Amino acid sequence: MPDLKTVVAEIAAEMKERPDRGEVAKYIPELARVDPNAFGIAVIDAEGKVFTGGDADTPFSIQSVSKVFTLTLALGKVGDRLWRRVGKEPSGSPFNSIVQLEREQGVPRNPFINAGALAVTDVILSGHQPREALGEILRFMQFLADDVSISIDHGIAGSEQRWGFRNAALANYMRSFGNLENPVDFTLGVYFHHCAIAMSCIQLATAGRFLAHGGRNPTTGHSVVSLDRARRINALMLTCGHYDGSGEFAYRVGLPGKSGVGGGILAIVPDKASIAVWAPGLDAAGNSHLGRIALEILTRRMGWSIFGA
Ligand SMILES: NC(=O)CC[C@H](N)C(=O)O
Repeated sequence: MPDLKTVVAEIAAEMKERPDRGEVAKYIPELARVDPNAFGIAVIDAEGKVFTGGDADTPFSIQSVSKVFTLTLALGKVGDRLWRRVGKEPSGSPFNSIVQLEREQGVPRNPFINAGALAVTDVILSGHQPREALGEILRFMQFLADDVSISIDHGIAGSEQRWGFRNAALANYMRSFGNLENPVDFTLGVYFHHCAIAMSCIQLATAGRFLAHGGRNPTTGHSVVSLDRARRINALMLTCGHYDGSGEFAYRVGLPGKSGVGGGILAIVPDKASIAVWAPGLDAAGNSHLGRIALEILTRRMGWSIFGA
């Protein structure tokens, strides 16, 4: 078995040097200012040992990676009733696409495309004030990462709020079908702010550990969800976590993973490890270009693909 510490260090060195860095997201002006040369990786094994490389300690905007955690919270609130509001199928469309919503009566294909995540956020909001719902999401992240210093980057949230015309269109369209229950501005506000949570690779990999270990953080002993639920969230990450790049990610990496336009990816190796990578440049589907390549190298060298070593 190759030495994980060496593999992680080699990947970080290799990724720092590569010229092909992808394109940083431009549609959120604040995100366009992030340095494309950044690269971070954190891997936490079953015993809780942390292996890091590059900028593993630098907070970045987790964006859509937050949707894994809002999904977890919403399932905790309403259980399987959530699936009346959102589907479980890959969309085959970009993350911010609107077309399927008309054909499918305002029910988004899955909880990870923007429309689906808006429905999930609306479930968490359920009649509360946006501030309370957001506080609940942030405290959940702090609890999972065991770090109360995690916060929201209000510059990014504000930038998205000012430029979030697509998301506003999606939310209003769903509201017209009755699949948003709260005032559209409330749901959008909470959504933009949870996407703007800033975390480092170390914090994100820590927060994901319950998904690698049957719903429970093996170090703290805290149970977050049941084994069944952890398995199902992983299944959704595998099939839908990279939008219309999900097939490619499964083909190349072979792990449940969730990407964000901030360049982060959370990937889960069942029973073995929780991994976070961060490289701000994106590919055409809006997923981290070097993040995916780093995970591909890591899983190949460690024999970690869920489809066989
Ligand atoms: N893919 C993403 O990370 C998208 C999240 C971003 N906040 C948006 O709504 O556009």
